[in-house]
Amino acid sequence: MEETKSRFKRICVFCGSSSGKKPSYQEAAIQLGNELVERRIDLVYGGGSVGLMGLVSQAVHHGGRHVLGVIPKTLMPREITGETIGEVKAVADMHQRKAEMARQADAFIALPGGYGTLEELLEVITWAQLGIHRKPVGLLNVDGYYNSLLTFIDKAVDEGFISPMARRIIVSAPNAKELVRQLEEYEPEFDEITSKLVWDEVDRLSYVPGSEVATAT
Ligand SMILES: C/C(=C\CNc1ncnc2c1ncn2[C@@H]1O[C@H](COP(=O)(O)O)[C@@H](O)[C@H]1O)CO
Repeated sequence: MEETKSRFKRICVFCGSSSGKKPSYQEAAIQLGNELVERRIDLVYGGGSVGLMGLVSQAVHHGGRHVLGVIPKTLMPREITGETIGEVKAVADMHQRKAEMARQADAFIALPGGYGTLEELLEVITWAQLGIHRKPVGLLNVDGYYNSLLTFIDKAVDEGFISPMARRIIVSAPNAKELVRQLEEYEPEFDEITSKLVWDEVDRLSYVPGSEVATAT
């Protein structure tokens, strides 16, 4: 396999803990894993081997790249997550998992998934909007799976709830190659204010004006 250089060292992938009904979802997870390998990008994900999570992590691991699974202690029993490959980092809860995955990654990609995937995706989009990070966010719109979400978001723009600039945080493409190509070219429009607004280790949104630290709990 020919290797391509990337600006990203590690990408966080959000995806279904189920495999979905169409083979194209499973194929897309494997293709995304292979694309990361081709570009020498490591993976951080929610750990475990269930559903699309298992397929993408196995493709990256078998391709020789590093896989970091971040698992809340409560999900660690094998009957819940399956066997995790690569490095496993145990965290206290779901909130710490998202914060840790976000910290470890240079970009985010969502494959098809359910509530968990949507929640993770919308959170990193919101964090980008707030200027907590400037990392690209990609939506792998396999077989138009996310068309209705994108239509809804466009409606929210039309109705004045999402700004056109915030709409442009989301980069979407129908296949992994095209999506990663677009993410490589993405330039954030939002100012980085991470020095003032950070998602800290203890999972609280903290505002840091100057040397003073005020933490909202
Ligand atoms: C159904 C249950 C556990 C399934 N096992 C999971 N193991 C690890 N991570 C999980 C699991 N289920 C959800 N997640 C997280 O949410 C995302 C996928 O959720 P979706 O609803 O399937 O889209 C995934 O990225 C993980 O972070 C509990 O009985």
